[in-house]
Amino acid sequence: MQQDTKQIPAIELINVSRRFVSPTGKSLTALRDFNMTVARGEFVAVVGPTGCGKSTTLNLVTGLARPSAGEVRLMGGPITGIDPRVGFAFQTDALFPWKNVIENVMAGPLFRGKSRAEAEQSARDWLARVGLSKFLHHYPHQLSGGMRKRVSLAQTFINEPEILLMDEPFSALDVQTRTVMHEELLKLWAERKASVVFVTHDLEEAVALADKVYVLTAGPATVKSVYPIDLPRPRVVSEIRYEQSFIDYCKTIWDDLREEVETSYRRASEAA
Ligand SMILES: Nc1ncnc2c1ncn2[C@@H]1O[C@H](COP(=O)(O)OP(=O)(O)OP(=O)(O)O)[C@@H](O)[C@H]1O
Repeated sequence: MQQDTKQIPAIELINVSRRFVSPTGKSLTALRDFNMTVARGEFVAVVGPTGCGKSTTLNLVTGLARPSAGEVRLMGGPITGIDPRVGFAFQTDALFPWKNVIENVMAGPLFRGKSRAEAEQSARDWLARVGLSKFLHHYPHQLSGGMRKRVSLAQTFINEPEILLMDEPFSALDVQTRTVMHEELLKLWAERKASVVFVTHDLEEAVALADKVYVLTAGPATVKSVYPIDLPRPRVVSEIRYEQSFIDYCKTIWDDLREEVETSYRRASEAA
């Protein structure tokens, strides 16, 4: 019997290990026996001590890196290279400094073969959704950090990714702007329902945004615990943090994460 395609997970990492060889020939295991399943439309956040292997996990899903052992599957199939169904958002945005806002957002659809008129219309729509209709002809250096992030989100979402990989996308922003961006992201995600993997150092950010929080061990990273976050949606990020259930989730997960953070610090100080 054929499986309903909606039941097939968007992302699966099955017993994945990833080893690196340093220039001196020393082997380093970044991920070990790593298992993660992200359902269609699910928002997963990944937290763990610094340097444990969070970005390495995302790199495996991008297809830029291959597992040393185990298997990574996208929509039920193997990864064969950069996949057009996958979108990215990283800490540093990828805006072209010589293009204005609308040209930056049009670049993706044009690259994918859309006509100029179609790309421009779609870019206008997406920039309206992120509140930048009045800034179409500004250049990146003329925008605030938050506005650049909004352009970045429009640039990512215009390609209608089915899978969205985000590596600390808002960590460089001030606290207020971050909260606004959290709201923007959840709004866009609710409309498109992409499957998201969101890597962050900020546990509160993880709990506020995600359906599930994965806690990783101090390197080599493996999954220590998975916490389903049963907070109702739509979530108002600026208010949710005052709710008792939110505080309880943060406290429980932090108790778990803290052990790994302490292990990581201890190892770093022993190595120093
Ligand atoms: N290309 C590479 N070659 C060698 N070692 C690497 C490479 N990429 C990552 N590593 C090592 O793998 C480990 C995990 O790195 P990774 O960047 O995935 O951690 P992270 O959890 O994302 O870190 P951070 O929290 O600081 O962002 C680190 O020890 C890092 O030095």
